[in-house]
Amino acid sequence: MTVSPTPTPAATVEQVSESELLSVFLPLSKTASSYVEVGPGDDCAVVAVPQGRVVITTDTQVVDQDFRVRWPNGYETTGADTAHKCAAQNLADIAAMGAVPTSMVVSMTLPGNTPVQWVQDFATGLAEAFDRLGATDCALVGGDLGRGRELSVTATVLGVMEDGNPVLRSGAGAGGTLVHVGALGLAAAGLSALEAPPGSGWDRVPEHNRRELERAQLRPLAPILTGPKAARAGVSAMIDISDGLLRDAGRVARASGVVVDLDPAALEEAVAQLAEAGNAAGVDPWRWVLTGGEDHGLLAVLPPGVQVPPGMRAIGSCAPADRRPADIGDTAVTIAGQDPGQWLGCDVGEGWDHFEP
Ligand SMILES: Nc1ncnc2c1ncn2[C@@H]1O[C@H](COP(=O)(O)OP(=O)(O)OP(=O)(O)O)[C@@H](O)[C@H]1O
Ligand SMILES: Cc1ncc(C[n+]2csc(CCOP(=O)(O)O)c2C)c(N)n1
Ligand SMILES: [Mg+2]
Repeated sequence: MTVSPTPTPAATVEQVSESELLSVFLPLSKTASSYVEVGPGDDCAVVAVPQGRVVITTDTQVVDQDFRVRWPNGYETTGADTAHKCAAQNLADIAAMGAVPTSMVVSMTLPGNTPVQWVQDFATGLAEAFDRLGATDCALVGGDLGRGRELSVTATVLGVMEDGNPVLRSGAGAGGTLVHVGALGLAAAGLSALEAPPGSGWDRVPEHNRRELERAQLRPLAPILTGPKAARAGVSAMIDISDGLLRDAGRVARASGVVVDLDPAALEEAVAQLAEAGNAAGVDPWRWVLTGGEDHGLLAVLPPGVQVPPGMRAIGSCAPADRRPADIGDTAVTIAGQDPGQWLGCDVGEGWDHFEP
C-alpha cells in the first residue's frame, strides 16, 4: 500500500483523492458526543436514542440560491460561514420542536477548484458553530463528499426530546400569545448589503454596522437553547423563522386553524434598528422585519395564562379563524387587525419561496 502525502490546504480538491480529503477533514471535525456509538468511518453511523424517538430534519444550501462563493460586495464566503449557516438552519428546526440536537450527517458537492482549505474551514467552523449555538452534545457522525458543477451542502440533523412531547405547528389556540426570540430582519438586511456592489447606498452605512448585518446573514445566531426551554415552559406551537415572519406565522396559523395578529408596537424596536440601513439601501425596514427570512429565530404560541418564557417577547396574539373580518379575506396573519399590505400601504408578500418567479 502506498502512503499518500497529506494534501496542502493550498491544493484544490481535484488535486487530491477523496480519502486524502477525508483524512484532513475528519480530524478537524467534532465527531464525538455522548449519543454517538459509531461515528464517521463505517457504512452508517450509530446514534443512541435513549428517549425512544428521534426528531429529524434536513436542509440544503446551493450556491447562487442560498449563498454566493463571491458576493457582489466582494466578500468571499468561507467554509466556516457555510458550516455555521448549515448548523443554524438545521439546529433551528430541531429547536423549534423543543428538541435537543445529537448528530448531523453532511453531504457536500464540490466543484473541482474548491480549495482544500475551504473544506478544512468547514470542519473547524462546524465544530465552532455547534459550540456557539449551544449544541454542545451534537457531533458530525457521517456524510458524503462528491464532485459537481455547483457547490452545495446538505445536512441532516437528528435530535431527541429530553422530556415532554415535540411541539408542533398545529398547537396554537385562540386566545394564545405569540412570542418570539432571536433576530428579525437582520439576515435580510445583511443579504442586501452582501448583494450591493461598491458604490451603492450601502457605502453610507458605517463599516461596523454593515459587517454586523452581513454576519447575521452569513452566520445567523439561531437561539436554539430557547427551544427546549420554551417547550418546558408550556408553549403549544412553535416554528423557526426561515422564510419570513409573515410566512412562518402564517404556517402556524393555518396548521392551527387560527388567525395570528401581530402587534406593530412590539416590532418597532427591530424596525428602528434597521432604519439607517433601510434608508441607505432604499428599502422600508418593515419589509425586512416582516418578510426577511434566515434569521432562524423561534416563534411560538403560549396558551392563555402561561407566562412568557425567559428570553422570549410577546409580539402578537391568536384569534379563531372564523372570527376573521370579511375585509381581510383568507389572510392568516394580520397586523393590528389589518391585512399586512393594507397596514403597510404597499404589497409586501409573505416572505421567501424558492420557486416563486
Ligand atoms: N422533498 C421532500 N420530501 C418530503 N417532505 C418534504 C420535502 N420537502 C419539504 N418537505 C416537508 O414539507 C414541510 C415544508 O415546510 P417548511 O418549508 O416550513 O419546512 P422547514 O423544514 O421547517 O423549513 P426550513 O428548513 O426553512 O425551516 C416540512 O415538514 C418538510 O419536511
Ligand atoms: C444568493 C442568495 N439569494 C437569496 C438568498 C435568500 N434566501 C435563500 S433561502 C431563503 C429562505 C430559507 O431557505 P430554506 O427554507 O431552504 O431554509 C432565503 C431568504 C440568499 N441567502 N442567498
Ligand atoms: Mg423550519
